[in-house]
Amino acid sequence: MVNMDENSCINLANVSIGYRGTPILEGINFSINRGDAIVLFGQNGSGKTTLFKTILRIIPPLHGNIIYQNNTPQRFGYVPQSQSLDEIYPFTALDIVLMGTFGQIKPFSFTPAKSRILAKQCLMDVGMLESKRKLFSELSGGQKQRVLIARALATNPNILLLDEPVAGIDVDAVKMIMELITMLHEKHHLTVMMITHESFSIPAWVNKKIHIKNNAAVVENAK
Ligand SMILES: Nc1ncnc2c1ncn2[C@@H]1O[C@H](COP(=O)(O)OP(=O)(O)OP(=O)(O)O)[C@@H](O)[C@H]1O
Repeated sequence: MVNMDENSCINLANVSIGYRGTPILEGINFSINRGDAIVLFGQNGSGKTTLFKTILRIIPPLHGNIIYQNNTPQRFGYVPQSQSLDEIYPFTALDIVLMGTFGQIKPFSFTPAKSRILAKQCLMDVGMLESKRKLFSELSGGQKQRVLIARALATNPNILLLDEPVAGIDVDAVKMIMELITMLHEKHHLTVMMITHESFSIPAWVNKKIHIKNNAAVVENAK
């Protein structure tokens, strides 16, 4: 049974996840509470992204319940793995961040000026405003991550899910991205859940660690 206190946002109770009826992880039980900072560990292919997609309601759970508390409606910001973005299209950094505003625009309508203002504000928040006209494909790994974080911020989230935000980038860029996530968690009060393989870069403010092994998710309270 999961703990459902007044700070709970999302509760997973005996959840199985996977594709086309075949489970990848089973018996998942944990809560995401308001203000949590959660890190998710696990080997390649163990099901971390699948768990994110299930929490984001992109795919349904195969079994069990995910309860989304209504007291604070969840607005998700999702930062996918940067290589998951197709780079054959000539999108600029600003174009990418504007995608984050599309949920607030009616289909087939022009991008309103306020969306452009919001997108530029989000680029400024991540220190990338000066690069707004640069092609996404020509940015460094760390810059791409910052643009993808800006896109997630443009959805006005209260929960940020980041899929390997520091994978494949140099040490200085890792430090910068972690400082940015720290700022979003501590100053902007975003609940944060992130996947990482880099245990050395885990910030001190993380309060929950979830280890995925042997087709199960084991929760460790870090504080
Ligand atoms: N759309 C899909 N349909 C069927 N199987 C999938 C699909 N997406 C992923 N899988 C499979 O589900 C398993 C878990 O994949 P997932 O991407 O969740 O792992 P991961 O832990 O995030 O891996 P990585 O660390 O490499 O990103 C893998 O065996 C993968 O091949």
